[in-house]
Amino acid sequence: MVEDVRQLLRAAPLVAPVTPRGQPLSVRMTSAGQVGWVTDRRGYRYADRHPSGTAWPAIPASIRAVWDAVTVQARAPDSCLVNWYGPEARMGMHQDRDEADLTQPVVSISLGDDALFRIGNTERGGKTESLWLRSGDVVVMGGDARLRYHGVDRIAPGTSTLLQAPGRINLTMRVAMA
Ligand SMILES: O=C(O)CCC(=O)C(=O)O
Ligand SMILES: [Fe+2]
Repeated sequence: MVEDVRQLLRAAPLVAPVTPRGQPLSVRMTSAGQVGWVTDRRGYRYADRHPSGTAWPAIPASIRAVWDAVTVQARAPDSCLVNWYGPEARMGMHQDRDEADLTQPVVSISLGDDALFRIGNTERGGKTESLWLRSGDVVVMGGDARLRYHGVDRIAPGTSTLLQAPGRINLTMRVAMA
């Protein structure tokens, strides 16, 4: 799988995203699939092209196989977000709710350094639980858990030797389009 991610990154290099107000995010992102998640001055959206103008690469079979293994009667994922977290990166609490069909699950795969993942409920600001996601861990947010708030508080650099540099890659498959 790591070799497939490397190849994906050559076809669709990581981009440093900014919020619509121009604030830089600490993760870097790219995607595979029919559509990719883009965040820039024009907003947050699924786009059918990488910011460079090329089509997104296909979702590698090794990644898609994880979706098939952990979902039941789901549609095919049409998007795989690749988030790269350097040692200082984090992701604030949010819901994944920009997809057209919220009955479809979200499946994410952690690679590289451990991440302190936090998950709450479907309302912002409620009670949360924290757990360390380790390389190879798979999170499924489906059914009642599909809209739970979640985020990444921190990375523990040097906890994995899978990747060539300190940091973490998270692959998130979704059904984005109707
Ligand atoms: O990195 C993670 O484990 C979570 C990523 C995430 O929540 C997202 O990209 O929407
Ligand atoms: Fe998310």
